[in-house]
Amino acid sequence: MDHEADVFYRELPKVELHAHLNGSVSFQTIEKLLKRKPHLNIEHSMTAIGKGQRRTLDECFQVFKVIHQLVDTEEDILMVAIDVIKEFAADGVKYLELRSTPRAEKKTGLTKKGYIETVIKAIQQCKNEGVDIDVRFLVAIDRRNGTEVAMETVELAEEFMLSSHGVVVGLDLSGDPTVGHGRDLLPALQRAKNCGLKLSLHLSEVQSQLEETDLLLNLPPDRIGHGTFMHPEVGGSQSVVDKVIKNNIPLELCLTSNVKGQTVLNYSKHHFKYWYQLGHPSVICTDDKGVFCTDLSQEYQLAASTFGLSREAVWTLSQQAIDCIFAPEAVKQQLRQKWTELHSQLFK
Ligand SMILES: CC(C)=CCNc1ncnc2c1ncn2[C@@H]1O[C@H](COP(=O)(O)O)[C@@H](O)[C@H]1O
Ligand SMILES: [Zn+2]
Repeated sequence: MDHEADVFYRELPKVELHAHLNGSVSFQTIEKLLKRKPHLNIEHSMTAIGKGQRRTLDECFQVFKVIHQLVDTEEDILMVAIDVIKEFAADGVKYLELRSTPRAEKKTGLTKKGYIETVIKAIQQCKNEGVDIDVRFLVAIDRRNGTEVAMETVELAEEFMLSSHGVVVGLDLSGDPTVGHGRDLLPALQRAKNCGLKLSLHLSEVQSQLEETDLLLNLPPDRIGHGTFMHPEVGGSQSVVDKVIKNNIPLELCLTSNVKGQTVLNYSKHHFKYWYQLGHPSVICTDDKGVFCTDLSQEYQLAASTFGLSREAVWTLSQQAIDCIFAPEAVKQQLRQKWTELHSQLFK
């Protein structure tokens, strides 16, 4: 990790809503994977972007290809998911929505169904061990794979939503934003929404996607990932902003990811400022804590130091994230209770 966050931020109870499983794999877990697969000749520098380093978006997506080579069996997925969940818990995350793209690997016999089952198994195992975190799963569509795979993924997600006792709560649309067009995925997303899956869509992560964003906002999605280029100051439009506000669609904002991926010039230029000033629901998230060498405490601390947020304001920010989770109202109530209990400990 680049830094360690101050105690206040680590002890602050937090909600993480935007975390890609294979982007969240820590240095320690990568070490274990490298030992399992020495023949791949992968070096650690190929799986993470350190302090002060920046990469083009394209280079960042190459990193995921390397990690996918390292994580290609059910055994790997189980270990990775358990490690990631425990790391979030150790960082003070009390509620986590993990997202991941089900992958089949001919070489190892991994199937998409087996992939999802294994993530659910990891979540269950952590729960049985009493790890202090509530974890849910969003099945991800990689936009690169087109219409048919998207539909197939929705069908799988639907099946697991019905059989996983509330673990699978929604669907994510992600992948290289410069590849493919949302219009081809609209029928799959519409179907997901109709069957009760919650939708979190990466929108306007890069410039010039206003048409796609405008189209997909009509669904409307339940949350937006990044939304970096939606507002007029950065080439977006007021009508898109108005749609987001009118539908009260929360934003998942990932500061370090955007700076290291170079879609945002520096921390102080991050669109957190725009949306936070509007009072629009904005949730601080990590995106890929392993790849970007960060954690959620650090992201909260960065937001606070960059935008001058008081501790009370940081508290409110983390508390308001509860309103944006995909789990049912009863879970929100439990979390609000937990936050109330922890407030006096943190502000003594
Ligand atoms: C390149 C960059 C700045 C990354 C951050 N922004 C991202 N934008 C879109 N999709 C993403 C991003 N980070 C991770 N993903 C998705 O998450 C996958 C890795 O996690 P998983 O295999 O689904 O478990 C990637 O292959 C990609 O499909
Ligand atoms: Zn993302």
